[in-house]
Amino acid sequence: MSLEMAKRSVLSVISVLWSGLSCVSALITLICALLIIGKVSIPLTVLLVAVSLPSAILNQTYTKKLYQWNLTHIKEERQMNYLSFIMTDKSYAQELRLFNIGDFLKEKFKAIWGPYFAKKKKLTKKRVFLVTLLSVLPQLCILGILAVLSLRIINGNNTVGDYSLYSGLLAQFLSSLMAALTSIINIYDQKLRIHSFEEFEAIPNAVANTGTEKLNEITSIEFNDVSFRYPGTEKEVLQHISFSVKKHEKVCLVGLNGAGKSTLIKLLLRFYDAESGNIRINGADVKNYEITSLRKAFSCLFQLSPNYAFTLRENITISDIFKNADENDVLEALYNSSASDILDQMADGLDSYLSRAYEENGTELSGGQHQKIALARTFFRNSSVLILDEPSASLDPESEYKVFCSLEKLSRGKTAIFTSHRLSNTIIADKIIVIENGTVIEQGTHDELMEKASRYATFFTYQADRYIRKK
Ligand SMILES: Nc1ncnc2c1ncn2[C@@H]1O[C@H](COP(=O)(O)OP(=O)(O)OP(=O)(O)O)[C@@H](O)[C@H]1O
Repeated sequence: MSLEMAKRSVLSVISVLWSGLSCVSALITLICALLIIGKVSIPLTVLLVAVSLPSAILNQTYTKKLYQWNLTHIKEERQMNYLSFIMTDKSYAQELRLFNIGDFLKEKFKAIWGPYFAKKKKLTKKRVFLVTLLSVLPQLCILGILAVLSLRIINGNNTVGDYSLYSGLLAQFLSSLMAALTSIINIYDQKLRIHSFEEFEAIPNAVANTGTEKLNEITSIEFNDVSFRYPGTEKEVLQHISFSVKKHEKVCLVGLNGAGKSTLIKLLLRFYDAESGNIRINGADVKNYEITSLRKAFSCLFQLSPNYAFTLRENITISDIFKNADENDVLEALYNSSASDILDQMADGLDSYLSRAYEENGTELSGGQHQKIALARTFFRNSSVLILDEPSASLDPESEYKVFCSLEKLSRGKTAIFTSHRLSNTIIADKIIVIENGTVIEQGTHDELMEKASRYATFFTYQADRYIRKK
C-alpha cells in the first residue's frame, strides 16, 4: 500500500510546481482586475472577494476528504488494476480463452467497481452541490456591481464604453478566480500525496545497510542455526538451518516444493535478514558487508527470472552494466547457456528486440529460450559465486545437458550453489544438501547419500525408476 502511495506521489512534485506557476499568474490577473473594478464600488468589490472565499475553503475541505477516502480504498483500486491487467496481458490470454473466463473476470471487476463507484459518487455529488451553490454568491455580487455601473452610466458618471470594459474585467476576474482556485486545490491535493511519499521514505528498510566492509572474493559461506519467517507471516519457513560451502565447492540444494531452498538464497543475498542465527561470509556476518558489494559477489539466476523488452545484447549485459565488456563476452555467455542458436535466428543480431511489446520487429521467445537468455545473463555477470535456482526447469534435454556441462566447466574456478528437481544433475555437485520443511535433514555426496537409506536416495530412485524400462 505504502509503495502504491509513494508511486503516485512522485509525479506530485512536478504537478505542484506547475500549479504554483499557474496560480501566481492567475492571482496577478485577478488582483489587477480587482484594482480596476474597485473604482466602481469598493464595498461591492470587497464583498466579491469575501464571497469567493467559502467556495475555496469548501473545495479544500473536500479535497482532503476525497484524498483520505482514496487512501482507504487503495485495496479496491489495486484489485481492479490487477483484474484489468489479467484481462489485457499476453501471459494470461491463452488460459482466458481456454477457460472462457472473460465474463467471470468482468463480474469480479464489477463486484468491486459497483460499491466503489457508488461510495465515491456520493462523496463527489455532495461536493459538487455545495460548490455550485457557493459559486452563485460571486455571480450575485457581479450582478450588483453591473447594476451600480448601469446607474452611473444613466447618471452620466460613466460611459457605455466603461460598461464593456468592466464587464470584460469581471469575466476576467471570474475565470482567474477559477484558475487560481483550481491551482490552489491541486497544490493542496498534491501536497497531501507528497506527505504520503515522505511517510513512505521514513519507513525503515527491512534490511539495514549498515555494513561498511567491502566484499571481494568469497572464500567461505556458513549458515549457523538460521531460522526465518517472512515478514507479517506466522509460519517459520526455515528452522535452525546450518551448513557450509567452501571455496570452489559445488553445492546442490534438494527438496520438495516449498521446502525453503529459494528462501535460503534470498537470505544469502540479504533480501531479508534471518530472524535468529547468522550467515557468515569469509568468517564475518553478512550484515558487516556493504550490501551492494555483497550482492556484487554473486551471479544469480532466480527461479522466475523475467526477460526485458530490450535488445538481446541489453538482456545479457544488464546483469553487469558497469563491466567494460566487448561483444565476445556477450557471445561467450550465449554459448555457455546453449543460446547461440537464438542469436542465429535474430534478424538484427544482438540488437534485435526480445519482445514485440514496443517494437513491431521484435522477437517473441519460447519459455525455454527465455530461460537460456536469463542464464546467459547470469554467466555474463561472472562473479565469484554462481547461484542457479532451477536453471534447467524449461530446457529441452539437449540444452539441459549442455547447460550442466557448461556449469561444470564454468564453475571450475568458482563456488556454485544450485537447486534442481532433476536429480541426474546433482551428480556434478561436491555436496548435496537436502532440505525438508525448512530444515536440513541430510547432506553429503551423491554416493554417500545413495549408500544409506536417505531421503535423497528415495527421490533419486523415484526419478531413476521412470527411466528404467521395466520388463
Ligand atoms: N514472499 C513470501 N512471503 C511469504 N511466504 C513465502 C514467500 N515466499 C515464499 N514463501 C513461503 O516460504 C516457503 C518456502 O518457499 P521457497 O520458495 O523457499 O521454497 P522452495 O524450496 O524454493 O520451493 P520450490 O522447489 O517450489 O521452488 C513456502 O511455504 C512458501 O509458501
